[in-house]
Amino acid sequence: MKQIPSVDLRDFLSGDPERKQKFVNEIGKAYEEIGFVALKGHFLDEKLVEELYEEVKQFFELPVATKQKYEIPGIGGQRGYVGFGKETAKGFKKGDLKEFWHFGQYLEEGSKYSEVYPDNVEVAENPKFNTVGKEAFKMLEKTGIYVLRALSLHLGLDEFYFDQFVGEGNSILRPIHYPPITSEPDNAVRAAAHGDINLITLLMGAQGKGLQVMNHDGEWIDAIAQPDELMINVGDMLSRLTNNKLKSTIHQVVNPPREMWGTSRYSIPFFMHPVGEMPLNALENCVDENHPKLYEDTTAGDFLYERLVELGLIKI
Ligand SMILES: O=C(O)CCC(=O)C(=O)O
Ligand SMILES: [Fe+2]
Repeated sequence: MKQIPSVDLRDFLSGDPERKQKFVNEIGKAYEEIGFVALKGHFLDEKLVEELYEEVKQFFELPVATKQKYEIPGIGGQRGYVGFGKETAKGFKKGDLKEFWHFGQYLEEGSKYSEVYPDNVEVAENPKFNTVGKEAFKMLEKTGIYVLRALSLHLGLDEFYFDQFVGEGNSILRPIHYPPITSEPDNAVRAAAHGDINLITLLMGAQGKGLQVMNHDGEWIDAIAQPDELMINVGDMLSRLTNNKLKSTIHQVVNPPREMWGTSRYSIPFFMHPVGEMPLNALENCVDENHPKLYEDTTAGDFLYERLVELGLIKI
């Protein structure tokens, strides 16, 4: 496969059983083969995306000292600001050439997870950043819930299987800034090759070139979504749950050619996580003689902790 398949969520939502099944088949096939799709017809409208990019740019243009006020110790970078070079992809020594922000789950009052998740951090200098971030979080989460419903059907589960785990899930929206490159990067890249930790990742289009996905033949292919599309990929949690039936595909963000070093890159992935108690034990119908169990049983919470240590975001 040399290209990422494109699917349309409106097929799933159409109320027409044939169109719905077509969507389930298309996304199921894409996730068994390459682990990525470009999705149209989602809930994030163009104006909101534009506003979010604008706010995100303004935030990263704030003085470093201001941004550092929002770097919260002791929470593994799960909310607020994480400074340049602090995250290192699993298995790499050099930190990625990026800084980022995390918006986390918006809980209803009285939710038991308010004791568990760190509070969201508000940027005082830029109130609209907070509200637009929240709105985008909600729309991406809504889109992700439908994608997971389609995957449930593909996996032979109840359509609403994932709803119980993701409704108050530990999801994060991560605006990333890759600053201009000022000197020879010395082996470091904007984002070194990695699989995402979570269930699925929804990545806004319009981020330009740079993202590459490894196909079955070990070739890097460019992943470019149209402005109205979201790139949605399988993360390691979903791959574990399905005993690698659905593929969490390795991807990276390469440095631009030298003549483009002077430009920043921005991108805004939404990492959809379940609640920490969700078991990631392989589903029964994904294990048989020809597909022996590949991973140890674990929970989403334990798996996340392990990975945040590997990324250097939790120091032990
Ligand atoms: O910047 C991008 O396009 C993708 C970033 C990414 O893969 C990640 O943050 O996990
Ligand atoms: Fe990623």
